Amino acid sequence: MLEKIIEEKKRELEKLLPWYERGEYQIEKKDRNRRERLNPTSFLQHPSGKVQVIAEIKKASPAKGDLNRDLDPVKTALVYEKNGAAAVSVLTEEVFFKGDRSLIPEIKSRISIPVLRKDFIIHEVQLYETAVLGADMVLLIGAVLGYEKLLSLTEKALDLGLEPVVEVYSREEARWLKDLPARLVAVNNRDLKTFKVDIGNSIKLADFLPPSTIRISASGIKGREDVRRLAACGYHAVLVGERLVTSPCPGEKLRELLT
Ligand SMILES: O=C(O)c1ccccc1NCC(=O)[C@H](O)[C@H](O)COP(=O)(O)O
Repeated sequence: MLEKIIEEKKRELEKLLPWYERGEYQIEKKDRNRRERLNPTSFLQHPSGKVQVIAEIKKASPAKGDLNRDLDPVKTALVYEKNGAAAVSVLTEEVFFKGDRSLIPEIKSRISIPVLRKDFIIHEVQLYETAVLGADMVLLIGAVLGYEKLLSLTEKALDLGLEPVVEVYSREEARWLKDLPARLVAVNNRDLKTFKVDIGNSIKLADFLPPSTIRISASGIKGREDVRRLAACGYHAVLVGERLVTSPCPGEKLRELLT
């Protein structure tokens, strides 16, 4: 499945590359400075040590299909902000997740907490696009990119004023982190080959993450007990999609995760 997603991304890139080659993008100096304004140490590290929630806008997933057909992304982002989310993650991949890149500027203009662009980034043109769309952070997936590409895209994201969130799944990928200039690290609990989800992965990898990084545990977080276990291993934040978008009351679910 991951191969299919990447194939689709490559097709999309063909449409984006001419724009890039013609240099038809403008990233203002003020936008390049957005990373300084973001300051992840304050937005993801609660003074009391409380685990923060990055709440995701996720209409569908490749494994489960539609999660919430009626999801109103802007309204949901506002509910997330009102109920204490530290940031909003927006899936922009169209074919498998029913996302949309235009959601980034729409949501960004309505909330004041940071926005993460979640997609399958494989080329720097997508980073230019992410900066132009106005996202604060961008996901870079170790299992998709491999070390060299991950390093070059991490550096490029920083250069464009985007805060890279580097996702690792295995111990080998976690070892790469000591040589990467990333401040935010997400350990994925979902095996992208089998889609099996186990928060034990974050617990297993906790000792292999550089102490200076801000730790996010992503995928499969169901409730308060999961958050408690992750907090005990030094995680600063959790990234939650499905449990929020399928809840009849996402605001209440979010508050439960934060208690
Ligand atoms: O969600 C999936 O099924 C998925 C499949 C293949 C690649 C990525 C996938 N998810 C992307 C994500 O980053 C998750 O949406 C995110 O970690 C939240 O996970 P969850 O709380 O389990 O919805």
